[in-house]
Amino acid sequence: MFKPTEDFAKQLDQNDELSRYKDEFYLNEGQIYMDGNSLGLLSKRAEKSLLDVLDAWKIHGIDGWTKGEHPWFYLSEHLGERVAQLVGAKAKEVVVTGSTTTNLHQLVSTFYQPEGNRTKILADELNFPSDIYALKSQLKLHGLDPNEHLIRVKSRDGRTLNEEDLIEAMTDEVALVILPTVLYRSGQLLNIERITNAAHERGIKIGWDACHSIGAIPHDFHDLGVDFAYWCHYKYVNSGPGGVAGLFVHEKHFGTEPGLAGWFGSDKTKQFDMEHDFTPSESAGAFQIGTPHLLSVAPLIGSLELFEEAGINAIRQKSLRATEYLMYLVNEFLSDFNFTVGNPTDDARRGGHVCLEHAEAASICKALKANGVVPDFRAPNVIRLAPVAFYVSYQDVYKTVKIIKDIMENEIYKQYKNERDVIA
Ligand SMILES: Cc1ncc(COP(=O)(O)O)c(C=O)c1O
Ligand SMILES: Nc1c(O)cccc1C(=O)C[C@H](N)C(=O)O
Repeated sequence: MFKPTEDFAKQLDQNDELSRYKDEFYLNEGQIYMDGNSLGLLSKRAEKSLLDVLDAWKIHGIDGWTKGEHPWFYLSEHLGERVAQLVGAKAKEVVVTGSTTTNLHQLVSTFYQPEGNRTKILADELNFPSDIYALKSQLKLHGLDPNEHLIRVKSRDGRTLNEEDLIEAMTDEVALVILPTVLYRSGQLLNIERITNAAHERGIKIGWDACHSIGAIPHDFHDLGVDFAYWCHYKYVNSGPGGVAGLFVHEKHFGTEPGLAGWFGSDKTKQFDMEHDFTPSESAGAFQIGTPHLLSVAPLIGSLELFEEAGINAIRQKSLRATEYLMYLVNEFLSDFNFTVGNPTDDARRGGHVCLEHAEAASICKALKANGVVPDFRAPNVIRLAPVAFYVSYQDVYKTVKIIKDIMENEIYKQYKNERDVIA
């Protein structure tokens, strides 16, 4: 169904309804940006909303909390209502707050309630390190030894998780399951419905790290009865470096007292009564802690417009097609060069990026950057390539694979050390 020609790539672009969004983003002339799974690009709308919030500060000073186009006092909740559409939640189940890791701390502080034999937290050995650090420290705060109480389900192939293994590990000693929706290295998308149901059938609460799926893949957290979820907005949602994160708490848990209380979790009508008895909001808003980082929230106001216009389902369809096309071209052009596609190839199990494995991955990534393509490297052998629906065209995908071919054929990668730089 695909053809290995640049003309065919052009044809795909002509038929791509989302191609018009590329102009909305700041891209360096001649550069192909395949790293939106780590840090999404700045859009003109996000830039405008950031400048609007700065203006509100300039014009209103303290009154910016309640005046202006986006009164700051309500902004985290208002944006939560908008983000809710990306994760399949009710308006009050989402709030924009914190960072991925601090939200995980908040949610585990709240929903991890070891009792009797049920003291263990179930995670996996492939999750992002920050989540594991957070879980270990939460166990320690409960006086429990992480070596005993944190179960990290092993991967059979070093890339992916087997759902049977995850379910089998859900014993009656497990109090809480924490898993990523999409694995950050291999891009495997877990079966959220199956795993959530399995946890609930065994009386276990479950929380999902949606960093690598939000903005790329639609979710239905409310209907699936997911207990909680948390994510960042700086990857596929393009809210900027350090952009404020988000969390989902199912309405069935409204009224549960936050493990880490702070005054921005108050019922908004009570917050400025300044009482020492905390009255938490009857919404996900209860899980906020302190004053929102407004300038790091602001880009999200504009960025979300693009998702509202394009629709998350259309974004997922394009992303699936672009990753499929990328895998097709890898097969067509790179079969002589010892690459392995490390992500699941099935549409239902594939996230937003392609995971190309190669023994020389770090040097290939450096050569790619020097030749106009921004990938990212994850040790020891992964090149991640994310053809983000909004700003990567099919021609970009085609050119990327041709550039890799050139790097391999002419051994350009040998000019670079096969070790990571500071970040990738
Ligand atoms: C899956 C996952 N969880 C957690 C984090 C850490 O997030 P933060 O630094 O925003 O707390 C990241 C990325 O940095 C991630 O990819
Ligand atoms: N959060 C990051 C940062 O502060 C600096 C550099 C990269 C990141 C990332 O998000 C990395 C990303 N979570 C990953 O999947 O590798």
